[in-house]
Amino acid sequence: MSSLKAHYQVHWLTGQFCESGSESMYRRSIASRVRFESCLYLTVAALIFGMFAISDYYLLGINREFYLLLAMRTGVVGLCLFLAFVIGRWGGYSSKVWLHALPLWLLATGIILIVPLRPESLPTQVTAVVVATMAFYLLIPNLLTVATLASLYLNIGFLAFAGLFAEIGPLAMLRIALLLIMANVVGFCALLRLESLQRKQFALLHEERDQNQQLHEEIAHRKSLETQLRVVAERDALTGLNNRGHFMKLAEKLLQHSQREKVPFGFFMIDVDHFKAINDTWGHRRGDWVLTKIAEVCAECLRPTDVIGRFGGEEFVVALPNISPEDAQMVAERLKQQVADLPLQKEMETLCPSVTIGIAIAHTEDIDLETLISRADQMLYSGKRKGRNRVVMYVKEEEEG
Ligand SMILES: Nc1nc2c(ncn2[C@@H]2O[C@H](COP(=O)(O)OP(=O)(O)OP(=O)(O)O)[C@@H](O)[C@H]2O)c(=O)[nH]1
Repeated sequence: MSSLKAHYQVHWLTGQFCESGSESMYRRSIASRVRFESCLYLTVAALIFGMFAISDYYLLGINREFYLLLAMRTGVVGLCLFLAFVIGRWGGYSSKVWLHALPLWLLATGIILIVPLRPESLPTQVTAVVVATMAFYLLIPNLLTVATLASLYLNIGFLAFAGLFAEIGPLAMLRIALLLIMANVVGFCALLRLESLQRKQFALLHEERDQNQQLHEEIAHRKSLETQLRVVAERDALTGLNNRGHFMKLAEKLLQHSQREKVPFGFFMIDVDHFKAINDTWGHRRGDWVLTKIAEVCAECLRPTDVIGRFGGEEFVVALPNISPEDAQMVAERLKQQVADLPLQKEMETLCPSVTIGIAIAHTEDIDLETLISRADQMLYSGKRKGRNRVVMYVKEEEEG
C-alpha cells in the first residue's frame, strides 16, 4: 500500500507525478483529450489575435505600421492554425511537448511585437497580456511547465518592449509589472492545483483498480486452494478415484434417489485376485501401477451416472443407479474382461490380472447401503472361494440358504 502511495506521489511545485513511469502513464491516458483541447483553444486564440487587425485599422489607418502589423498578425495566425492542425493530427502530448509549447511562444512574440508598432495603446495591450497570461495557464491543459515558461517570456518581453518603446515612467512600469506578477501567481497556482488534483484523482482510480486486481487474484488463489483441498479430501491419491468416504456419501445419495424414484440400484464390490503375489513378484511400485490401470479401465466401462471409488487396498466399489440385474451382470462381466485384457508393461507379460466381483441389487425394497455392501461383500468372498475371476450376484434364496 505504501509503495503504491510512493508510486503516485505528486510533486508540490510541478504538479506532476514524481515517478516518471506514473507520469507517462497519466499523460498517455489523457493524450487524446489534451490534443483536442490544445487544437481547439489554439485555433480560437489565433482567430482572436487576427481579429485585432480591425482595431489596428481604426487606430492607425492605412499606413506603414498598419501593414507591418497586418503582416505580423497574418504570419502568427497562419502559423498558429498550421500548428493547431499538426497538433490535432500528430501532437502526442507525452512525447512532443515542444509542439504544444511552440504556438504559445509564437502568440507571445506576436503580442510583444505590437508594442513598438502601437505604443500609444499600451493600456489595451496590458489587458491583452493579462488575459493571454491567464489563458496560457488555464486553457493549455496539463502543461504547467510549458505554460509557465511561455507566460514568463510574454511578460518579461512585454515589459522590456514597453520600457523601450512606450515611453512610460518607472511608477507606471512598476504598476504593470505588479499586475503581471499577480496574473502569473494566480494562473500558476490555479493550474498547479488543477494538475495535482487531476493526478490525485488518477492515482485514486488506479489504486482502486490495483486493489481490485489483487482481490481478484486472491479470490482465484483461494478458489484453486479450495479445489485442491476438495481433491485431497475426496480423491484417492493413487488412482484418482473417489476415496472411500466421498464414495459412501455419493452412493448414499444415489441409493436414496433410486428409492424415491422406485428404480433398482446396483452395487459392485470388486477385488483384484492374488494381488499380494503381484506385489511379491514385481514389487509394490509395479503393483501400484496395476492398481491404477485397473481403476482406469473400470471407470471407463461405466455409465456417466455410475459412481466408482476405491474402498481400500486392492478393493474397488461401484454404485449403479437405475440398473436391472441383467444389465448389472453384463456390466460386471465386461469390466472383468477389460481387466483381463489390460495392456501390460513388457516386464509383466506373464501376469494375467483378474478380478472377482460381488453384486448386490436393491430392487424397490427399503434397504440401507451398509446391508447392500455386506451382501456384495458376501458375494465377493463366495466368488473367491469358488476360484476367483468371476462375477457373483446376490439373490434372495442365497441369503435365506
Ligand atoms: N502395491 C500396492 N499394494 C497394496 C496396496 N494396498 C494393499 N496392497 C496389497 O494388496 C495385498 C492384498 O493381499 P490379500 O488381501 O492377501 O489378497 P490377495 O493377495 O489379492 O488375494 P485374494 O484377494 O484372496 O485373491 C496386500 O499384500 C497389500 O499389501 C497399494 O496401494 N499398493
